[in-house]
Amino acid sequence: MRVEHLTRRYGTATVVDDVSFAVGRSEVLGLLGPNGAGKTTTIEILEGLRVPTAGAVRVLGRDPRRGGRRLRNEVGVVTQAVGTDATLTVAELVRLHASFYRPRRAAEEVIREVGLRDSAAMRVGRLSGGQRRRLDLALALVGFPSVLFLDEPTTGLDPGARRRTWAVIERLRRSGLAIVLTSHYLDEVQRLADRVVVLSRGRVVGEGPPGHLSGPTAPTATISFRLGGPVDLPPGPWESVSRAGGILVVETREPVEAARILLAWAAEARVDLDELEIRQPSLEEEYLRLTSHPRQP
Ligand SMILES: Nc1ncnc2c1ncn2[C@@H]1O[C@H](COP(=O)(O)OP(=O)(O)OP(=O)(O)O)[C@@H](O)[C@H]1O
Repeated sequence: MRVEHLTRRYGTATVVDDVSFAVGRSEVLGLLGPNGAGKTTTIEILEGLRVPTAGAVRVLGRDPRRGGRRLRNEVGVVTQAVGTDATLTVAELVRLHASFYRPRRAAEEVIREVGLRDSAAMRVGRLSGGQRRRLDLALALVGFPSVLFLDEPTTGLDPGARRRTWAVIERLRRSGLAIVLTSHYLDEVQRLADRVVVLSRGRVVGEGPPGHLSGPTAPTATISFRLGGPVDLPPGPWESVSRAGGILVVETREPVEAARILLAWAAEARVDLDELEIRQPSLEEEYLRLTSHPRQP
């Protein structure tokens, strides 16, 4: 999938503004951003449901609006709250969807894959919210997709079911799918995504692997250790130095250099670095940093 200088305007509002990224085979791209950032618009353009104002998108080398039946067969979509006939059973609905595809996967195999085997005979209207999300995933998988769009795939799932869905997504990635994942659960994105694109007000404000997102300001790592008594730190690339209880907390944008200086200083000054911890920012911290300082248009 390729998105090049994509722009979408509604009247005078630019809701997607010069966005570019690519997603390859066996790759999960996390598309993040606050409400209204332009994620759904971008994805719906990739799905061929909306038209770009400027720029271009390609899915499996084709324009999604002109790819026709062949392209639709290769694209799986898990959106929120798809309306269906609630009186059908899980197995009937998956078989019905499978009938639209050629080649297609066996309904039973897909139902097993998403962990719904015990509910195959249950009517769709009686499923719990979490079972419904897993059914949505099954419906996206019946047609052997090469590309998969996952919009909030684990909303409403209990922790065990979330992990089972993560395992399914990891298997799909290993089998060669290109996957775009949107989720407000940043632990999920940190766990699953190879790369992340953060949108804010329609623009890309950060991108890269989770833990190493580029952006207008470099991420801040934290080094902390327990203090025996008062200390004088040597000069170093510290952004800030603070105390919380008996713990000294140093923030730095150069964790390797900072750690080297601290260790040399501690050895010379005979300071025990008890409970020493060096922590890279979590995806959540990176996300908040990037989206609370959006680049002005
Ligand atoms: N058909 C439309 N006409 C006018 N404005 C629209 C239309 N569709 C979307 N927008 C606006 O475009 C902006 C981006 O919306 P979009 O749904 O892409 O955001 P999002 O990142 O998916 O948000 P969320 O996390 O809430 O789903 C919003 O301000 C929205 O109001």
